[in-house]
Amino acid sequence: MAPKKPRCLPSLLLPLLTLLLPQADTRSFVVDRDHDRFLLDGVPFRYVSGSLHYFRVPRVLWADRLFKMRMSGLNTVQFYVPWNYHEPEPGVYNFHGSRDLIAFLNEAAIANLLVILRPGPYICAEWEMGGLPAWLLRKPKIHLRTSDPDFLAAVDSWFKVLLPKIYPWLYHNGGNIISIQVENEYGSYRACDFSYMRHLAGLFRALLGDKILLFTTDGPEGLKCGSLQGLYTTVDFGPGLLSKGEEWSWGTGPSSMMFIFHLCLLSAADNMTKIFARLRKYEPHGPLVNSEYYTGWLDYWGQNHSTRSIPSVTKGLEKMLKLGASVNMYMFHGGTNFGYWNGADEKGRFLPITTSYDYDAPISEAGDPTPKLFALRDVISKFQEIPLGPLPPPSPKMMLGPLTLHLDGDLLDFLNFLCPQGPIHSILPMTFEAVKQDHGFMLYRTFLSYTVSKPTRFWVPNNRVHDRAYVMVDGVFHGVLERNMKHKLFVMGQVGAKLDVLLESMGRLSFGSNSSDFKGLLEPPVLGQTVLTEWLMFPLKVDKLVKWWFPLQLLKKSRPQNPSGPTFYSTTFPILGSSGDTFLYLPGWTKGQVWINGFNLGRYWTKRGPQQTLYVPRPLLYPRGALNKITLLELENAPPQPQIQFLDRPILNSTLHRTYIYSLTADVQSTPEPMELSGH
Ligand SMILES: CCCCNC(=S)N1C[C@H](O)[C@@H](O)[C@@H](O)[C@H]1CO
Repeated sequence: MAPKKPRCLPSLLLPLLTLLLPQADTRSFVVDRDHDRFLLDGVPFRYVSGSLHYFRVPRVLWADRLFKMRMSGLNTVQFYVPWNYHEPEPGVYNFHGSRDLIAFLNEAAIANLLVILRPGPYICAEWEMGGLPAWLLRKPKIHLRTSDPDFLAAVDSWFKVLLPKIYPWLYHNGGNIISIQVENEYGSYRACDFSYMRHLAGLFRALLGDKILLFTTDGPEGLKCGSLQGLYTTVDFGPGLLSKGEEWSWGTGPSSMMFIFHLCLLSAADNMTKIFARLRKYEPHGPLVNSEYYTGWLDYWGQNHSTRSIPSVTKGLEKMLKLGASVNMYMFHGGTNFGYWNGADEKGRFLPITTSYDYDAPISEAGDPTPKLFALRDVISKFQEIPLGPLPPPSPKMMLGPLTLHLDGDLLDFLNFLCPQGPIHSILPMTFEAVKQDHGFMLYRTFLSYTVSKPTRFWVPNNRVHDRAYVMVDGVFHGVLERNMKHKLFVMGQVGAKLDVLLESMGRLSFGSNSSDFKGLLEPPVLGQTVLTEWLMFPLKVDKLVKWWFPLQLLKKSRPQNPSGPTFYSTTFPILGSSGDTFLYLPGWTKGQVWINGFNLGRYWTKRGPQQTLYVPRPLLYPRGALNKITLLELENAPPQPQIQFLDRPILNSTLHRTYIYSLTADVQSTPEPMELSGH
């Protein structure tokens, strides 16, 4: 079944064009090893590609973003397929709405873009668990990304659903997919399990046939374990050609050997030659390919905003195009980690990725062309035709507010709504995975078996809080424990008092994890010297509660003096003037989650930064006076005046002047001195 022709072609043209267009049986995309190039339908071809992740952009905006990419001079779009986005439970699949992969392929075809598809199964991408579904961890001893039979059984079952769906979209079948990546930077993973990679390659061949070009991507230091006979080898690296005055901020800078290796490799003059020479050891013939040329970089909560300068990015691109290389720019449009979808890294400590995936990319998070886009377009125009005509202007932006939110109630007020099936009892606390809670929040409850008459330390051995714990005694907020961070928390209470610990998953490690990233209280907490046992676990369905917002209205309470701890706030508001994209700003709030009209906009962490605003796409808002509903779950402390604003521009690069980040050692014995960082 060939995909339906792009909608935009008038039907009378179809028969004529079909005569002109190469028929499916003559369509081909191959490597010409004799001339170190690709051939598209027998003609020399070089792709200039950009990464855009459909899972980070609302479906209604896909066409806009893809059109801008085409107008930038790209001929190809590259994107991952996150397994966990499409198989929320084993055997349950979702390819609807913003998960409609086929619709996205069709939009790419309409934009006249070829496709490089990267279905994983692991994708990294700063995405929750690197795209692997959390339910895999319900088998706690599973070895992810290896030939572990449990892992391969789940992979096989997923790909037997996914790959037949994309088969008609392969280029030689009449579609626009010219190549498919197997795994992702496998050479950077400790396992180095060749039978796993061979299994994947065999599965892809069995389900996709032998015509489609299959390839691998690795950093220069990962080619040994990442490449495989029969898969075309490609490499990834960023501008990295640091020169004097080159502003390239990685925040406090990564510590992992991999990045230092990258820097060493790229710090001298002609390192691109060295990298490609290294690639030639694995791929002596065929076109040079950089599958991820970084146009910017990712952000972590609590680190400075990352940027990469235009000259460094354009210089590297021009050099590669001069070499005849095919290049994919990662990211060309970053988008947003809505909901709980952000991933995390571990560089000495756990570092969750921010909600914004702006990536300092050529197309901004709000879909606006940036100066970097025009500079890259100029470079591309030196090497190939680019579409005539202007780029669309930045979208209209809207300002609104300040709006005052009213207090709906403590999270504990809604426990029956949030956990209608009631708690699970266990002597020792259970993980999120053990109770089949994949994302978000779980409440752990126990009762004081004796009166604690003086402030007594409450802590979790080995810092096994994954990832943040908000501690209440009889509903009174006592403070936070955080993964890999050392700070002390003291509680008191009468015998029988409720000791509640709300656990928040901040997103599972998407890279560099040498072990599975389970969430929850991974060890029983200790009060003084007493190990606390007998726990009730309440998996919380917060999104369901917010979607059916009436309970929040029914329980609207008068605002206590200074409510603190996990608390719901909300308000409704009309848009009377012209609507537009906007950026939610939460001055004075601490940390929490936001929903607009039931859509989970993502996490905010104003107190920690660097992101201070959340992108609100215009299509999320009801225009012309209809009431919009915004709901906040503030996890720590709201400002005295619970107000929010909508700005007409993002703030992604400022941490408050008083940002406390406790020292990083995990030693919980010593008394920490909070280290005050002067922010921007
Ligand atoms: C700190 C980044 C961890 C390693 N990830 C790297 S190098 N990257 C390569 C990886 O393939 C891609 O998915 C992205 O994750 C990208 C960074 O944006």
